[in-house]
Amino acid sequence: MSFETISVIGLGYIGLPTAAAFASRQKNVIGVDVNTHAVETINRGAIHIVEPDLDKVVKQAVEGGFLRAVTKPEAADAFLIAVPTPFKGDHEPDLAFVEAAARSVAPVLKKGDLVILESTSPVGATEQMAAWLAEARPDLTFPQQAGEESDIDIAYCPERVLPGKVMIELIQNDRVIGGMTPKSSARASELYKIFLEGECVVTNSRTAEMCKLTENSFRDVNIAFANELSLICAEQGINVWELIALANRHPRVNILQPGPGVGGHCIAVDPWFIVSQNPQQARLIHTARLVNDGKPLWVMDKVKAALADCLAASGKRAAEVKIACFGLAFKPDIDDLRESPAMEIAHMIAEWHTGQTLLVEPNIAQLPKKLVGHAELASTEEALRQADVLVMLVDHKQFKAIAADSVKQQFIVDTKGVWR
Ligand SMILES: NC(=O)c1ccc[n+]([C@@H]2O[C@H](COP(=O)([O-])OP(=O)(O)OC[C@H]3O[C@@H](n4cnc5c(N)ncnc54)[C@H](O)[C@@H]3O)[C@@H](O)[C@H]2O)c1
Ligand SMILES: CC(=O)N[C@@H]1[C@@H](OP(=O)(O)OP(=O)(O)OC[C@H]2O[C@@H](n3ccc(=O)[nH]c3=O)[C@H](O)[C@@H]2O)O[C@H](CO)[C@@H](O)[C@@H]1O
Repeated sequence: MSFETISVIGLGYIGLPTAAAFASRQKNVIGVDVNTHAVETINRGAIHIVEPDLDKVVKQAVEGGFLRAVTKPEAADAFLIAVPTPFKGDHEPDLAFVEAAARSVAPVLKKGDLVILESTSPVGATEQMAAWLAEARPDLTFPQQAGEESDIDIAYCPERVLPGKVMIELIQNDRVIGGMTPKSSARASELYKIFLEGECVVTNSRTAEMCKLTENSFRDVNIAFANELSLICAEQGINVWELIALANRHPRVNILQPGPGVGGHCIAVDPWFIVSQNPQQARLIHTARLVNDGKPLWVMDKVKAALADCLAASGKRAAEVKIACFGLAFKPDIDDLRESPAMEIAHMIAEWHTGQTLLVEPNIAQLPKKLVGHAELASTEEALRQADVLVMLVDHKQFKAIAADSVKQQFIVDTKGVWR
């Protein structure tokens, strides 16, 4: 059966680009989100999130009549669920949004529909989603009971786009297709081929779930290795940036870069899903999480030590000393401050320091609410002119372009090796 109408549930960083990609291929797309602000914004042809080039595609899709947003699911031939999957309690996966989305779709399902879970999920979540759907629709059959013959096909197809490059990677990346049955995989592949230039690689739903978690855990473990090296090098008086550049000259060594910690919405979250389900086995993955999550406090200790050195050398009181933080975003050259270790460190400094804290973030125009009253935004030039202690937190291109001779300060904590 072909896909005349496609519905995407959850119109955030993943769902909206996906909906827009189908609409750009002239498919009739119904986007569903419980957030009325998102729905109204999209229906005006605008976007409520920041992602390069997404605005143009959404505008064209809405103006062309191919994309409309609603707050409650309507009938469609395929449903893609891209709602949040945060953790709760002691880092356990929280499937409440997936359950709510599945239960909201259940009443409009009809024989022949395809349901795809895209949200990053623990192993078994797709089978759980099928069970919720089956419970809500006893009049239909689902893969778990009916296998290939089921009325509804179900697959897990994770998303692996890089924030900042979503509109390119969404189309070009290979896609893992984890059908609950071979027929589900075949239909999901047919659906993505509407816009996908990459390959559809077929497996089962549990392997596809684990594949997504594996990709982000691999990166987390590798960043933890670099962060651990930075701690060791600080003890040994070795420049970690030089060390990594030298070690990477080996043909089979490729160490990532240390930093202030790991941020964003995926790498600091997804490995916990593996740890939570396999606490006995996932020792390395667990330790990597702890190493990366511990980095902001380690940086804070370095800032305290730099301030102490500055006070000793200058004879000033702490209240007379200005500390400047360079960067707040969770990674370079973006404006996303959510789950950012740089924000966490800037906040700790601003709350603890009795003198002025200056924040330089070229990608934002307003001080984040959390920091109002504790710190102030400054330009790179102002910060370099006024501050006594410099803390480099994000290697934005503007900071990498600062001329070495314009940095006169002696007291520097450089978490990104910009001023190595
Ligand atoms: N952002 C990324 O870079 C990225 C990359 C790969 C995978 N993922 C995964 O994709 C999933 C979605 O992430 P995101 O970044 O798009 O999240 P997001 O918060 O940007 O968007 C999720 C949207 O879902 C909506 N929503 C919540 N419950 C709903 C419901 N019951 N019905 C309809 N809409 C509902 C929210 O209002 C929100 O607009 C997560 O599992 C995430 O881990 C994210
Ligand atoms: C496996 C992978 O690549 N997954 C990507 C990742 O996207 P992301 O934007 O979250 O990933 P990163 O760019 O790695 O940043 C994460 C944090 O790590 C810090 N970092 C990075 C490199 C380094 O050498 N040293 C560091 O310290 C950086 O500053 C930032 O805080 O997850 C998405 C959602 O699942 C995926 O879709 C997307 O493919």
